[in-house]
Amino acid sequence: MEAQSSDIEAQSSSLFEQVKHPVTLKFHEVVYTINIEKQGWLKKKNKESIEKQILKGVTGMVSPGEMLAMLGPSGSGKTTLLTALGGRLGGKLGGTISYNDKPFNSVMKRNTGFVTQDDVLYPHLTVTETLVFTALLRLPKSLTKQQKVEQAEAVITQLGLTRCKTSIIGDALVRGISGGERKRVSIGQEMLINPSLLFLDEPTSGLDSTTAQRIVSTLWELTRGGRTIVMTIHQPSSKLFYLFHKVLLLSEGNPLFFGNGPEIMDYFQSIGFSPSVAMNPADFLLDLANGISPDESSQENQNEVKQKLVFAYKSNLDENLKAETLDAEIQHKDVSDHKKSDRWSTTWVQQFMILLRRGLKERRHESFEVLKIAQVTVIALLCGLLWWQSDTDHIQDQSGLLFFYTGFWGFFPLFQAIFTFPQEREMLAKERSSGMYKLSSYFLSRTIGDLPMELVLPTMFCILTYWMAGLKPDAGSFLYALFSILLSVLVSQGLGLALGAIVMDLKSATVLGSVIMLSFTLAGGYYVQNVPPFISWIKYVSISQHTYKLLLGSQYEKDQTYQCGNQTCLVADYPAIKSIGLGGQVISLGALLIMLVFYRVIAYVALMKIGVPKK
Ligand SMILES: Nc1ncnc2c1ncn2[C@@H]1O[C@H](COP(=O)(O)OP(=O)(O)OP(=O)(O)O)[C@@H](O)[C@H]1O
Repeated sequence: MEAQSSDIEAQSSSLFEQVKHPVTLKFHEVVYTINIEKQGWLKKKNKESIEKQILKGVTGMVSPGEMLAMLGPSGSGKTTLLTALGGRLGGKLGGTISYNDKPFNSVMKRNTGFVTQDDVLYPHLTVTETLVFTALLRLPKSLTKQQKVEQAEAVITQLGLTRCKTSIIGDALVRGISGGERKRVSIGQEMLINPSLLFLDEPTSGLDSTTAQRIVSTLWELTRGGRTIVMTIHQPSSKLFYLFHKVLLLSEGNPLFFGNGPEIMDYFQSIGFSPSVAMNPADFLLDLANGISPDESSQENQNEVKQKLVFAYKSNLDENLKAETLDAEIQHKDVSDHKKSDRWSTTWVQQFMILLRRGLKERRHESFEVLKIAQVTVIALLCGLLWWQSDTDHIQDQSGLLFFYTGFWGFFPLFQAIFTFPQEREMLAKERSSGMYKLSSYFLSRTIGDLPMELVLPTMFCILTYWMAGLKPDAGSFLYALFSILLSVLVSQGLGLALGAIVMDLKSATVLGSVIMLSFTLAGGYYVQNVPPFISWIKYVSISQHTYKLLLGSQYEKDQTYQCGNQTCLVADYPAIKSIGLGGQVISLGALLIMLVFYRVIAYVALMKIGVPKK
């Protein structure tokens, strides 16, 4: 048994250290342009836009075993270039980028790690949970679950996270691990797949120099396994600077230098720029990229210095680099020619189950949120007392209670669901862009995971109020009413999911949601019965109206009467019921079922664009 486990360990660590398919990355004359719309006080009919070139012809090459640092002032285009090289930039991207002389494809995508500047992690999972779930989702089917877990453990050890492996990640509200540890977890998530190519956006930003040194040294170690590493970095210390095999210096999208790290100072010296005092090479280079000449007596202004440096690059380095990367000029036809099944590391069912478990763990603190249960219980008890043992003779009260059901169980699930996707947007974008799972498995796991709790609360509410308020006491009527409320919950939830997914901004989605739900409620047939024809169509799409109809159907028969003063009146003639009618239950049921599916399809379609580079 012990021998077997040490075998697995050996396999895992060798997988960790050596890459199977080393990658040579070449980029040739990369140009990136964006359109910026002119902002004015008055909106013009034909919006004017100006083109802005973010990258102005950047060329270079990184071989397996090399680490490239991209330096430059803020806004010089480092992140844009990194995103382009990582195959995640859509839009007007010119030039060519090749990976072993092939364009980016789905297999390459799975072989590439990309660590974004902001750490996108679930705050309530522990370090181990985070890495184990990532391992289960990203490692190939050929490994057993045990091997995947061990791979995660190996990464934890390798990145020095053992001490905090049981701590939660945390965020601004919940105290968790430190910034440096969080960054290492993000790197670890990418390391798990043993990528041949690793991109990192500012992996040291906001960290003290010792932690930064530790992270870059770890990355340097990784290159020894034949990895190709590309990172943007702001201001590395001199000690860090000399760890980089290759350096690219950018200024306003123009390359000022690309070549071997140790040669950079000699190059600038050869074109007449050398530091007047001993200084950190990175500081010197950033000054240059900002157009600040080391020669204080120089009369040139910043733009002239920059132009001089761009010209020097073009005459000294550009031609050679272009010749070296010329074979990057490959056909840009899509070579995602690999079998479809190769695209995913795990099967749909595995993805669904892992995502479901992860979601439940991440939201375990929410699921049994005492506050939510208390809120619903208090409102239910209040309703029960206010409508205490009301009978059919108090038809106004009873129909009021039924309409309150539709309002409360329309708004409550809608606002819960609106939060779902905007909160997960960054995570979804990160994980989908690394090809971790299918959207359908994520979507289902995310919407099914919360279902039990979302159905338990209205059920509890219905049980309490129904019997306290003395509604029709037979089991059939109760179950019909409960079914109507649960259906309304699911439909409103679908609407909330769709609004959140379309708008992706909590404030706007909440405003839009309340306007829509309010119009549905107003058109629900209780408050107003004589609706003008031009607006009466709302009732057909009103969740409240259809639910109200089903609830009325659960309580009253068509020929049922009640005592109105000294007379006997037909329930069906009571104004707040007459406009809705007691017939046509099946149509309302059908309408709600259609909405149940429709809103979810809308939400799904809206999510499809996330994590996919814009064309
Ligand atoms: N989609 C966009 N819309 C408008 N401007 C953009 C867009 N993408 C990039 N830019 C602009 O392009 C320039 C380069 O941005 P980029 O994020 O690549 O710079 P950077 O060198 O990584 O900066 P930093 O070090 O501050 O992160 C910036 O001026 C930025 O405002």
